[in-house]
Amino acid sequence: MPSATVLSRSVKLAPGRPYPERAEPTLGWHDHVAEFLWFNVAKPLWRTAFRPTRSLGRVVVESERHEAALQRASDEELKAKAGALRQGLRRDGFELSLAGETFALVREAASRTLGLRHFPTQMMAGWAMLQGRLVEMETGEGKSLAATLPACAAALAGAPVHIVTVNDYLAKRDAEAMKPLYDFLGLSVGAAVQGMTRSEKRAVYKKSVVYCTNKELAFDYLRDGAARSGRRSRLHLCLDRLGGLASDDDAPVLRGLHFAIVDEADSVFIDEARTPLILSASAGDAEETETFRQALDLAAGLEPGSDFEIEHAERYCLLTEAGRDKLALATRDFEGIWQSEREREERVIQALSAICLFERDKHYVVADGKVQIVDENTGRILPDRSWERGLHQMIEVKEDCEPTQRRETIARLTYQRLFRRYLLLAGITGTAKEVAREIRTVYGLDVARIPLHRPSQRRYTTPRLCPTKEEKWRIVERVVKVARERGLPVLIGTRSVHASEEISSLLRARGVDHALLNAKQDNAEAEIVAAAGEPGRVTVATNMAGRGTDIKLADGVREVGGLNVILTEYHESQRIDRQLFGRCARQGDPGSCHTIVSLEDDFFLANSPWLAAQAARILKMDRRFQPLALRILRLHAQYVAESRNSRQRVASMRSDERWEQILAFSGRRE
Ligand SMILES: Nc1ncnc2c1ncn2[C@@H]1O[C@H](COP(=O)(O)OP(=O)(O)OP(=O)(O)O)[C@@H](O)[C@H]1O
Repeated sequence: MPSATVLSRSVKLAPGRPYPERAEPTLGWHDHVAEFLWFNVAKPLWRTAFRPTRSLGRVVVESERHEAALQRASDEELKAKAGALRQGLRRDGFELSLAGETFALVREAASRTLGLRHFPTQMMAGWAMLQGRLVEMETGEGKSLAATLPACAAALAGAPVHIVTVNDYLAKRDAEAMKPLYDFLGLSVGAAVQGMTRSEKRAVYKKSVVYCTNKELAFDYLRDGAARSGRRSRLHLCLDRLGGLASDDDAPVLRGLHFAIVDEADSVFIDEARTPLILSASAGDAEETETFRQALDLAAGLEPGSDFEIEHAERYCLLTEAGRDKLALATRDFEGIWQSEREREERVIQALSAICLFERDKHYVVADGKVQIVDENTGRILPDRSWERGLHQMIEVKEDCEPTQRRETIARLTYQRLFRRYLLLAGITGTAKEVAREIRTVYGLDVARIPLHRPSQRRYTTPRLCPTKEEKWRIVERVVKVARERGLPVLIGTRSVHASEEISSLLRARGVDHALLNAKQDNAEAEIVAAAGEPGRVTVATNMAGRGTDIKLADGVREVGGLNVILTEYHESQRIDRQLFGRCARQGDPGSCHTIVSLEDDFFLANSPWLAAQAARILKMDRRFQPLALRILRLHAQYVAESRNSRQRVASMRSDERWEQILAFSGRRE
């Protein structure tokens, strides 16, 4: 339980509650009016009058007052100081002078244990997070280290801290890397990752600071909710908390939702927010599997255009009148669901989607006889995730895999609703400006932009738009060749497993030695990333080498120009493109970014087919229009994709609310 004073500065605590979390805000029209006034009137005025960056700098001034004394102190004296600060923080909360002193202590401890001294910019970021804000800090400026400042301050104050990141690799990496610092300050740290049992998880969540992924955290919270619905009494929960029922598998694993620091916050708050998290139980049977097979056969007999239409961007298929008649005729002698018009059409539409909209090595991979979904934003496999309402089983049957049982929803939750329940919420990312407004509206977080620690030396070459994919890969090869001749490492970013394999086989055919990192081969991730900064090294990767990946430059590489990053296809949002470029030119190092895309890229074809066709005509006439055509095409396609994603987020949240009403009605909530 955190000290009430600490968190109550910004949030309402319900003292004595065994599983603290915030009641959900319900937004009314007056909130939207306030929102509008804040963004359009108050915030610009406030920015001009008070220069917020300067006010964040006050914590640096505060901490510098303690610097010299702390540097002279022995390790024992510093540990004793941590003990004294615990008392102060519990009593007075995160007050500027106390926070300054705590940050100075953490900085000194980090420099002794990790050999890293927090930069002033990292202190400013830490202070903003402690005030419950979303920090925008350029890629490579050291967000992992910056997050230790608010984490240590809150943990010293007695609040359990969750540092949330986007994948298990980052959670484990950061927990291990920062462990010496937390140990020094008398704080415990752990990583809650996939594959742990509930009792292992419970042991980890007892630590002062826990690194975890958003997905693990959300499912742990959902399971806690399902377990809590059976044991709602306060006495039960108090016993759980005291460890009385700790061996019971139903006892909650979390200690409540106190303070979360969400790393790569735009990815978690925005990109991941489209997909609700669903806790489910088996529901299908063998007979049902047979209907999937029949549906695929029936779908294969339908003609695109005349019998059905495909909407690639919105990802749905629609039967035409002719298609519906054809289907009714074909299933005349069938039994069971085939006699119901609604069920028959629903099943065949699903089969059409499985055939036409979901591609192997793009949307999913088949490994160990299983269909595994690939996250388009991170390039990683999403283990344990499945598509809803039998679509997953349909794809399994299409791929000749043993179909898993269809599952039925027991509880569901969106990230929007999970994170709004934290008593104190903060975030950090390199790319927030595009989504600042939505994050403010949904999560109530203001964005604080932190200046660069050192001036950037990132160089952008003129983007290239090629008429065909073939030409695109030819140019990519040429850029790789030139970079290798100069002894520069190259990172080639692709959007799908399939594309990464395409360029990899081309490079192999030309005898270019390279490493390949994608969802199919993620075992060697750490080694591939560790070697990616060596002279002349070529790494082909999906977005797995995007967010969070820290490529360290080998000796001598900095002097010749740093890492070269090649973007070979635009992503649905500019933020993800920026994240890829953020792998080079970190911490003031040099580095170059190349954009080489083609009019045949799936991204343009799905989101802006008409404009792509016009651009192709114009380029045939005059190649000088290339930069303008590319700019318009990119803006339009990303706008279309972002608008669609935004609609999906709203729909997901609405249906989450509807679900909660249904579950609440039947006595079950997450
Ligand atoms: N205060 C510091 N002094 C020296 N090196 C630092 C400091 N802070 C961070 N670094 C180094 O900077 C590099 C980048 O750090 P990190 O990966 O945390 O950046 P990031 O901002 O999270 O990047 P991304 O946005 O790509 O996730 C790491 O190699 C880290 O060790």
